[in-house]
Amino acid sequence: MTFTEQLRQEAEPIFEAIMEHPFVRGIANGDVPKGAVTHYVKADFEYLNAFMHLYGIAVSKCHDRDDIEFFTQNIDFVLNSEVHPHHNLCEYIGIPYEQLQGYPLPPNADYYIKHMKHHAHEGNLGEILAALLPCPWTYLEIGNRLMEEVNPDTNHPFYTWITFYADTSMSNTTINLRERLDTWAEGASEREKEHMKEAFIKSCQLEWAFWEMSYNEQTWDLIPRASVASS
Ligand SMILES: Cc1ncc(CO)c(N)n1
Repeated sequence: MTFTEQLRQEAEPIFEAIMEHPFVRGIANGDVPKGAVTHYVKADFEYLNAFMHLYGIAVSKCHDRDDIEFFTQNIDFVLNSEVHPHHNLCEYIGIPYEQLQGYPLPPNADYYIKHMKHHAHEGNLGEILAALLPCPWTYLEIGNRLMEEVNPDTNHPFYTWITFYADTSMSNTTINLRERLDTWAEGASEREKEHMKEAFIKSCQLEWAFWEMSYNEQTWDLIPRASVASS
């Protein structure tokens, strides 16, 4: 079994929880509360900005041009292609994309970004790859699963979203990241592999937490009002 196959096996319960999450179920059924979708787009716009920064940090740690090319192409993909699923969600809620940009990251998204930044700054290229991989991988699997389950036609409100993530460009990104991580793992120490595994598993959990954050419209008012009042 390759290193990334092992990671995927360990993360199986998290991947299943993501597939069962009410937000993802709502995408399948074509019915997600509009407040949740609005919250998601606001957070995901900033999340993807930060994700491009992370690819940039990865570039700064590359030794050869093939790696540099890979990461810069990924930046281009996020910048110019990954706006399509966001536009799909904006149409669904009836709010222009521009109005959903520039908001601060809610707690779980902030946590996720800071987690990846930690591995990007403190770790080597392998650790960055491990922290970044769940982003395309979980979405690819959601896309593929929803294609199988609902096989949407163009009338489905989330047709563009589902087909975008089930597409070959998403699987190419995932396969490419996996190959790089597997190659890195072949030369890595046990300790290094532990760090990579931790980075990967936490990112998977934070993917789930991102859906949850969106669905519950999580804000920075973390302390319940009752506790503030009684203290
Ligand atoms: C939080 C999150 N994870 C993964 C993706 C897929 O790129 C995304 N757009 N947002």
